Amino acid sequence: MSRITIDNVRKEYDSDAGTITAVENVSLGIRDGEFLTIVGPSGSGKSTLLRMIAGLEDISGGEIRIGETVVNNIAPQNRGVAMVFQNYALYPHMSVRQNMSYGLKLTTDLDSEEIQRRVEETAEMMGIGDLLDKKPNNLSGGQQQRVATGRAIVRKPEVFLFDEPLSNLDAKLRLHMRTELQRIQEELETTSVYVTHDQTEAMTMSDRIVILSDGTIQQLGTPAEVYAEPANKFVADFIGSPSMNFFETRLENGVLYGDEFEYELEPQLAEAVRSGSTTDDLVLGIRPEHIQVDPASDDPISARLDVLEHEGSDNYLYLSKGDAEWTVRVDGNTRFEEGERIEFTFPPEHVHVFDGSTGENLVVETPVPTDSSDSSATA
Ligand SMILES: Nc1ncnc2c1ncn2[C@@H]1O[C@H](COP(=O)(O)OP(=O)(O)OP(=O)(O)O)[C@@H](O)[C@H]1O
Repeated sequence: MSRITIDNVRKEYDSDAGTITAVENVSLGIRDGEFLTIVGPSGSGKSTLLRMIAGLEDISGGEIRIGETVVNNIAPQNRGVAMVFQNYALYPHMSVRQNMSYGLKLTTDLDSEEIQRRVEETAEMMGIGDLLDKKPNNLSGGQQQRVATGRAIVRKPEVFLFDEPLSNLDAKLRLHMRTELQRIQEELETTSVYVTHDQTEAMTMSDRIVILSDGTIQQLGTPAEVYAEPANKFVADFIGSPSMNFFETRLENGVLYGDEFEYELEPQLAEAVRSGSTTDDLVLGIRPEHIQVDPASDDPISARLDVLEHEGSDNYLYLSKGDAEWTVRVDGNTRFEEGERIEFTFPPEHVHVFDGSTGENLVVETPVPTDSSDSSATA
């Protein structure tokens, strides 16, 4: 069942440069208890979408429902949601205890004893029990983050909304807090919508991911789905690090011709590509970890190893042949010398072929959601 239904929702802002459409007819069903991440580059409309769910932005068109209730005109504090902001938005003149209890005093009729009990219980859960009488200015970034999350949890909302909550923390703390937030989500099973521009965060924390670009949904799926079956070149490029390798190609008699290489497609892949609108303007895509370095293969591509990087247990090979360049990730135990020639192939199960003009992935069948009913939007 959908906890949140976003039905054909649009947001326009008026600016000096005219009207900006920040979110364009987005439809999406967010399931009860799931951790859904909205990811996309800067300006793609992530925060705007989240803020419309929170009630912090008016909706220009469409409908948002939380449970059965249309919330378009319901004030933020009456929506059953709690939001954690990037800058934490703690009240500086209040202690941690007061910050955490303020919302409860305002929106519930709990007596002060019950409020204190809940604040202390949540503070224990967040590991900030000994900070309750401190002011936010006297806390580290990580501690402030915990207070901000604790303040959201203590209200026992139906929905948590997170707007880049970890982006002000250093890398190590960010990693730690990721695990913490996941633990809390699993414990509380509260529906969570999480905005980030960090695809690693999205891939590691989420049940499902929505990828936004220019205010429209590019794909909705599990982390495994968007990684293995990107609906289009934008998603393929955005998800995965380092990025997928892309080459302009054309298809002739089942062979993809690039500027510096040829690649024979498996018959069923060639068939799928032929059923698209073009065979001339194609882009072959292959992830760095899927390129197979294999001098023994029948018909390898051969390129020069320009740069070799060791990173932890991986080696990154930067190869070139004429204008074509490949990034390859292989096991760190493999031995190579810069300047040597490397022979490699593309395993057919990992090859993607995109329409050069629309970007559509011609070799996977991943439906982009078009409406908000649970069956199609959450396929
Ligand atoms: N209050 C506003 N007035 C006018 N335009 C706005 C306003 N807020 C956002 N926009 C515009 O709407 C678009 C989407 O912005 P939004 O902040 O939702 O993107 P985002 O994906 O969250 O970006 P970021 O990752 O940089 O926060 C952008 O073009 C932005 O400039």
